[in-house]
Amino acid sequence: MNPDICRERENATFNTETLTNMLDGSAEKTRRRREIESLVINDPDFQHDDPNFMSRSERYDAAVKKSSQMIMKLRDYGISDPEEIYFYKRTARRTFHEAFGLHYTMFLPTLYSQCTPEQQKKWLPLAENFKALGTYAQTELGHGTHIRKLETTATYDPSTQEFVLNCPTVSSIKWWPGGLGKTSNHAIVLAQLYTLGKCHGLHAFIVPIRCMKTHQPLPGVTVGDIGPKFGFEEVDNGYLKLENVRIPRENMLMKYAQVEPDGSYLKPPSDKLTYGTMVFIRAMIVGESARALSKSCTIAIRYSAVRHQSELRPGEPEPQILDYQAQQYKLFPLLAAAYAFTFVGQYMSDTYHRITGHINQGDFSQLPELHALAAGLKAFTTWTANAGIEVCRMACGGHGYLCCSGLPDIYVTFTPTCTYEGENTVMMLQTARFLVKCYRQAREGQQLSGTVSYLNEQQRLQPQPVSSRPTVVNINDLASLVEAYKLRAAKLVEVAAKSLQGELQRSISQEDAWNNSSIELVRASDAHCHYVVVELFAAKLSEISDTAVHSVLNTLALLYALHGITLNSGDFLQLSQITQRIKALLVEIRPNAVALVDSFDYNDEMLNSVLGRYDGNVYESMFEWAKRSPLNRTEVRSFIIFNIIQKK
Ligand SMILES: CCCCC/C=C/C(=O)SCCNC(=O)CCNC(=O)[C@H](O)C(C)(C)COP(=O)(O)OP(=O)(O)OC[C@H]1O[C@@H](n2cnc3c(N)ncnc32)[C@H](O)[C@@H]1OP(=O)(O)O
Ligand SMILES: Cc1cc2nc3c(=O)[nH]c(=O)nc-3n(C[C@H](O)[C@H](O)[C@H](O)COP(=O)(O)OP(=O)(O)OC[C@H]3O[C@@H](n4cnc5c(N)ncnc54)[C@H](O)[C@@H]3O)c2cc1C
Repeated sequence: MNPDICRERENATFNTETLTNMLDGSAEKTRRRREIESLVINDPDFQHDDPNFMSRSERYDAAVKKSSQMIMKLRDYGISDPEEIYFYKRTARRTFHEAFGLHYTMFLPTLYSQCTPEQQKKWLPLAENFKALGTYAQTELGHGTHIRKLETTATYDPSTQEFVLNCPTVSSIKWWPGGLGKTSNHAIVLAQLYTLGKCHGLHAFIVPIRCMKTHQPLPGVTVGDIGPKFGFEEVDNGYLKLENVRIPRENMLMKYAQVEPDGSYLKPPSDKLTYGTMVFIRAMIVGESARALSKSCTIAIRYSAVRHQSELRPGEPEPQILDYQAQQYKLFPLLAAAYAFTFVGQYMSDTYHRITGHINQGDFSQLPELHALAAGLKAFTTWTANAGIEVCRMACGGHGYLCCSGLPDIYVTFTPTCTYEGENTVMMLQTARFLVKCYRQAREGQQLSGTVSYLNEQQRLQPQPVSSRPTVVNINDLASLVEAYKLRAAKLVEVAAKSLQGELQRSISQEDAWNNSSIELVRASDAHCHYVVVELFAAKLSEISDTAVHSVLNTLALLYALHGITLNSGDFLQLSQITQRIKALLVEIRPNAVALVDSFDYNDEMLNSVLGRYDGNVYESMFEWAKRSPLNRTEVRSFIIFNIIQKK
């Protein structure tokens, strides 16, 4: 064990196990999670070659093998609780992506949420037993965001009681779905529904695309892999062209909207229910932001504790790079954000399940807030985590650029979360749409509840606009900082609403007014989400009874809130003491930095980083890893070089 990292752990002011238990939910939950992780880590079937030294095809084959083994073993162990399955699978995956990822994350959830009971009876046994392997095919070459313009059609033929599916143009070819290229034999296809000559908009259909016996593409189906990407090498994101593919009427997902045998159409209670799977994944991505950032911080902070470089004072030994204030300023606000997003991820998951419970009972009243919250927090947390991972990589200097640091893989895997499941700017604009609506309702005297209840205050404080209210912040008091964030959000929502109003008064159209105000609208959403994150971090503190853990998390929460103010200082009244206070917080966090990342409890197998190893023995492992590079298998690799040298 590296002596520097041992000393860091001895000097921590709190018990890492207590904090880990809190993050897991309880000591028993930590025990069980670790037990499940060790099932994978000690299983010889899950020891594999380093994917960095494999070709794309080898990686795909290995991912398929791994996914199939996971299915068998989960059955053998009798693990059926969704949270426990998630622990098992994320440990087994490590640096591999799951070949059947979309089957679990989108195909099955869509069947659970959008099938009628009869449809569930037919499809769930097939899907849960992996006879029907599925994906979610929505995006087309021509459209990802503006799904109302998707061109794939499903036309009902009453004479045979079938839908006929077609991708009539090049731009309508389905493009991107994970697992579509080679793995899936079914796809949930989002298509424009036509019946009795009328288009009823987008609906979801279960489309068999490959033979369940031979795995050959079915007649009318052209399907394949879209080629190498920035990351996700082992995933076969695919294309799909459908030409007169016929499916039975019962293959339309009919929990909400229905087509009768004679072709008559029954409307759903809300036309946004077809988009339910996207809301679910957006809500879950918030927790993934926390995981990607906490992993990156674990690597960068552990490595910064064992890396020595430069001189602080002439003649003295080189310090740990974690002692440089600049290094702390890069990493500790990200560490604070990783904790904040962990709590926000838990909240988002709970909120999703609570509100969908109401939706299942026929109460759709909270759907707009759920959509706005999931869209905004997905965008806010992924943007921060995405930028943060890259900061962590650069904070490791040259070694951060090596694949064995683990950071390049975390980055390329995480960065598409800013794009998929709703491009981030577009998602922020969706949240803004909700906020402006709420602002107008509050001005009309309606009482708002939930995360937007702060907009009620503008009514109470009329005629003084929120923008002219002074911001007096006690920088040592989290409650006061929450108020400052609340006021900033209220102010920026007001600015956006007034910009829209101003544009409309110039008598341009609603749509142009919206486009001309989109900078203000995105800023309003960003401020709203930032407020929600600070508020939830503060709320979490009130649940913590252990004083040492409370104290260290309070320091992180203050740093998160104050650092956010310095990044957006124009929106807050300038407070000259904030930078000084931030510097003091960095000093306070410094003795606990390693213990705080230890509390995330990533074991070495899952972290898969030579720089972030628990024992801190980074240089020995880097050398061992380099020796395994395929280029090192022979002493002379290229005979071209050999010939050049010989000629000399
Ligand atoms: C590990 C996981 C791997 C994941 C792999 C990736 C998978 C994928 O990427 S799957 C494809 C994901 N695609 C998207 O996310 C597409 C993004 N686009 C959209 O979601 C929508 O088209 C839109 C939200 C950008 C706009 O929809 P549109 O129909 O044009 O709606 P309007 O802007 O006119 O709004 C109408 C109305 O509906 C509300 N609304 C929109 N979406 C939802 C929703 N999901 N749930 C509930 N409500 C929604 C919107 O707020 C408007 O409300 P009102 O203001 O009351 O009219
Ligand atoms: C790794 C990966 C996996 C994926 N997996 C799947 C999958 O399994 N299934 C599936 O169906 N799809 C999948 N997708 C597709 C993904 O959902 C889309 O790429 C995503 O929704 C964005 O759409 P787009 O590519 O059309 O971007 P575009 O909408 O073309 O975005 C391009 C730019 O235009 C801007 N823009 C667009 N509209 C507006 C607007 N209204 N206002 C302001 N700015 C705007 C955006 O902000 C962005 O800057 C995947 C994508 C990736 C990268």
